[in-house]
Amino acid sequence: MEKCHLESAKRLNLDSSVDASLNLQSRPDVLTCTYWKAAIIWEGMFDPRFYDEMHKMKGSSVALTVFAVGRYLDAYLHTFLNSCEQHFMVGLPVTYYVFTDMPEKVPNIKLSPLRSMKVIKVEKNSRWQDISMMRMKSISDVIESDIRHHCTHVFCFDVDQIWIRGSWGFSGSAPCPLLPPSKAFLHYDRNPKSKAYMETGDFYYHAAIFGGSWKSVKALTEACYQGIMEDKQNNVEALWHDESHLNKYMLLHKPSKVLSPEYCWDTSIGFRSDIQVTRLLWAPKYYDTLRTP
Ligand SMILES: CC(=O)N[C@H]1[C@@H](OP(=O)(O)OP(=O)(O)OC[C@H]2O[C@@H](n3ccc(=O)[nH]c3=O)[C@H](O)[C@@H]2O)O[C@H](CO)[C@H](O)[C@@H]1O
Ligand SMILES: [Mn+2]
Repeated sequence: MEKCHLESAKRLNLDSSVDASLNLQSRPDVLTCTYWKAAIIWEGMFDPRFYDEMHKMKGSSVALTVFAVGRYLDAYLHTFLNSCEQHFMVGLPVTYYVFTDMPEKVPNIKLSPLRSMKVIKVEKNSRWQDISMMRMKSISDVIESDIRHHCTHVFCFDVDQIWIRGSWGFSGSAPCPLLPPSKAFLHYDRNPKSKAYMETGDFYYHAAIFGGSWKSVKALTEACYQGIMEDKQNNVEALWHDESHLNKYMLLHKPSKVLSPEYCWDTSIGFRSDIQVTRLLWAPKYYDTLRTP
């Protein structure tokens, strides 16, 4: 297995001084840094209290974006938001940006102090692929019009997920999707006509969770949206839609931190000895009933 060869976290490309407290040697069973010296975050490597303290001191505030369009609202939103209240950046200021075509149906959740919600109406595209892809445009727009004036960080989530265990004390400018099993390389877009085309990559990143400073997320979402629109003009669609474009972006702009599969796990995968805790789980998928217009 490939190993992190840095002797200490001080050798990482630090985007936040608190990352120097990461223990890269605490998990000899997994890869804890990338070749471009970004940390890969696993249970046992960090003390979340350091991160929370640092962010409180710096006055960090977080925007969380989630889309619940059409049948996804009833199926997932309530459970997702409740799990965020219990586990996501607890004790820090968080503003939920809920994008939906049915604002009146957004559940009334009792939020902890320092936390609030903004509901933003979006059109329901008829194809689920467009609902998923156009998130990039909506996120980029709301960062420009709102988030950048109020929040230091943005994290973007699929709604069909459930937080099980607390956050990682998020990091500075870290678009930080997921470190996947290596066979996921097979998912890269292989159509040379698509802007998302990739021959090879570092990891396969899931698009169900990514985030970082508002500037880094703005750059990412804008670039992905441009790629998606160019593809549309050329009558092509990337294999995994926005996720394929995100993977291309990450190949060209290396993230400063990568999350391990603890942050995007599906219990049906079964036991894996390197997954000591699961933090964010996939909710059951009901594609047949939920994606029909
Ligand atoms: C875990 C993971 O890697 N997720 C990615 C993956 O699949 P998924 O198969 O998990 O996609 P999905 O069905 O969850 O759709 C992505 C998200 O778009 C929203 N949505 C979608 C359809 C709809 O009718 N209403 C609605 O609100 C909702 O927030 C949903 O979670 O591939 C998608 C594109 O192919 C996206 O890149 C997802 O981020
Ligand atoms: Mn999903």
